[in-house]
Amino acid sequence: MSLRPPPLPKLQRPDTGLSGFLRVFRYTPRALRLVWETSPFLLIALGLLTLASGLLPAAVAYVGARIVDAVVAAIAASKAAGTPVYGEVLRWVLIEGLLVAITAGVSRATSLSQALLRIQLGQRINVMILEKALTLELTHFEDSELYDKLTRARREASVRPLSLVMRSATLMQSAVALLSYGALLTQFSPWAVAVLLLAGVPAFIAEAKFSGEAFQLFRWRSPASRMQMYLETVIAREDHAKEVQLFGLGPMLLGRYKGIFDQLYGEERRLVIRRDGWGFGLGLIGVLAFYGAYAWVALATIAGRITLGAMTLYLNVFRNGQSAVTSGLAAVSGMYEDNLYLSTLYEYLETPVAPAQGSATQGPLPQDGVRFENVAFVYPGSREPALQDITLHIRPGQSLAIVGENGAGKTTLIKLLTRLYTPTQGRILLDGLDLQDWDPQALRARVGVIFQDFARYQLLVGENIGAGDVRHFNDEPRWQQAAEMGMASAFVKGLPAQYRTQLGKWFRDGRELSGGQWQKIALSRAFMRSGADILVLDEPTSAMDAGAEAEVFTHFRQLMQSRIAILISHRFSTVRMADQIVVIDKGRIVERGDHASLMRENGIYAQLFSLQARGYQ
Ligand SMILES: Nc1ncnc2c1ncn2[C@@H]1O[C@H](COP(=O)(O)OP(=O)(O)OP(=O)(O)O)[C@@H](O)[C@H]1O
Repeated sequence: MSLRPPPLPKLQRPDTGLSGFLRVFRYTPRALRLVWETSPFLLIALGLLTLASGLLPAAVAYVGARIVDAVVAAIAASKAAGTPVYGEVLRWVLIEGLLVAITAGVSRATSLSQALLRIQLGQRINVMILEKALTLELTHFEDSELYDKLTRARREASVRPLSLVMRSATLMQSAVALLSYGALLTQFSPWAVAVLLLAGVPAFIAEAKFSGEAFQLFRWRSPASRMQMYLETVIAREDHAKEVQLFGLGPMLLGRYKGIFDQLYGEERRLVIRRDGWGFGLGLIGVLAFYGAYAWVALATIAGRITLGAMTLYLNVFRNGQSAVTSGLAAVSGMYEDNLYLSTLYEYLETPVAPAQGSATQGPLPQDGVRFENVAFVYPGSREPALQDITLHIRPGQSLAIVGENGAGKTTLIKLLTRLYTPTQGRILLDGLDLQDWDPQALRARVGVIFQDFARYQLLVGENIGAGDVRHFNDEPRWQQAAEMGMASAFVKGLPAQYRTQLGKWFRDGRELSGGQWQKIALSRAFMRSGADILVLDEPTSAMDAGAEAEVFTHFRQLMQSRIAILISHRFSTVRMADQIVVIDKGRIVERGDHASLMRENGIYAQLFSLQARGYQ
């Protein structure tokens, strides 16, 4: 038994050139627009607060210097007067106290606005991601790359626009602070300003480089992380718990989960060590610059070029200026990182979807029914056709049964008829009009379908039935009618809250149904489409007992008088009732006719029928 997950592909190193670096910033305007559209008020408030928090520290430093100078002057004045003279000291202390209180208020207001914006923006981006998911086709959902994008976007990208705004704000704040510090420091020496700015650059370059690598790592590990998420689901969710326990799969699955971690950890560790190692080394340049400036300012004070107050001011300004440079440059490299992650969101949101579909709500030959003309279909990524040379005609009032081995192509045929996929060759017509030209809504209203892997929604019983026709999702009388036809009403009446009983175990008081009961719910769901004139049932009764099945088909036949009924079944007792039966083998129709003619033909159908009939004797 292998606990090791399959090996991962090699990690690609990112392109670290300047043009690559700058190109990454292309998402910034879009993200800022998104934030603006989410809440202009909060964004403006953040802008103003940022400006204020950029200016306040320099003001505090300036007032601090005035206090020192005022104290020195007051000491001299007191000595001369022989009595304490306080001069302007207390006034400056009061002003500094006020400024510090305002700084605290501004910082609170900033984090408050950020928190509110983060909540609103998170919701907005999640809705955008889900809205896009609603426009995707079935093929997209079967594409693992799309899943990767979707997972990455949901995991990371939803917090990035706000982070981008916050970092832009930090950048702005640092720039304003630097300007004000710079203005103060040039009075000492413009060279000091140059030292201040240059000392932060090496650390910045390293940080940007490592952000790129971290993103590449995130992308690279995303299929493996998705597998980990999947394993978490399998190990810790009720629908898998039964098999996981009985087959003793737990340790194997957990082993795999750990194995993936081991594979990922090596690369993560390498990056973190390099990132922090370089960060420390290059950070030392900043320390060196500060103490160089310290010595310089101290010597200038001793030489009497500047006052003691000015010395504290310049040292303060230099120290704060350094942290402004560091945080400004960190904001730029953070913005770079945010943009990288945003690329996953926009890549996902820009997934191309099929161009606008048809708009017809009626066909030219209303009594023509359904026609398949030379239809072939190959699943994306597959080489073998799942269906080929399919030619069929079903008129209103007729029933068609499709039989064939597992994997023969029966369900695929239904997926094409319901336009979940488009034929790779040939065409399908309804009322004489190609399905592609039909308005998707009008087409869906015409077809009621229930697949063998129907969804089991953890919603109310009635809603599970109502899902069959969203216009009547909450319509209890319609649920009841549909449940009568789908044979569900008898057992639903026995449930604690009848149609309002919660199904599934994820929610309070949720009830679980048996396989056959679920199938009755699904069947009722198909009967919700009372306006549909094509009803397709893909193995609808496989889990039902024989009595229920016979009754379902009596209902079905009564209902179908002038409609088209298409049925996939492995039970020949049901199949034999159909007007037309087609046998599909390896994607092709190999026999067709009614029960009697197919029996006379003595081919596959006759053999399978006799085999099953013998089983019942
Ligand atoms: N989404 C898919 N992507 C790729 N191949 C698929 C997909 N669904 C089905 N196939 C392949 O297409 C072929 C036909 O599958 P289909 O589901 O139509 O068979 P079926 O006749 O309905 O089988 P069963 O009786 O087991 O339900 C199979 O070989 C299957 O592996």
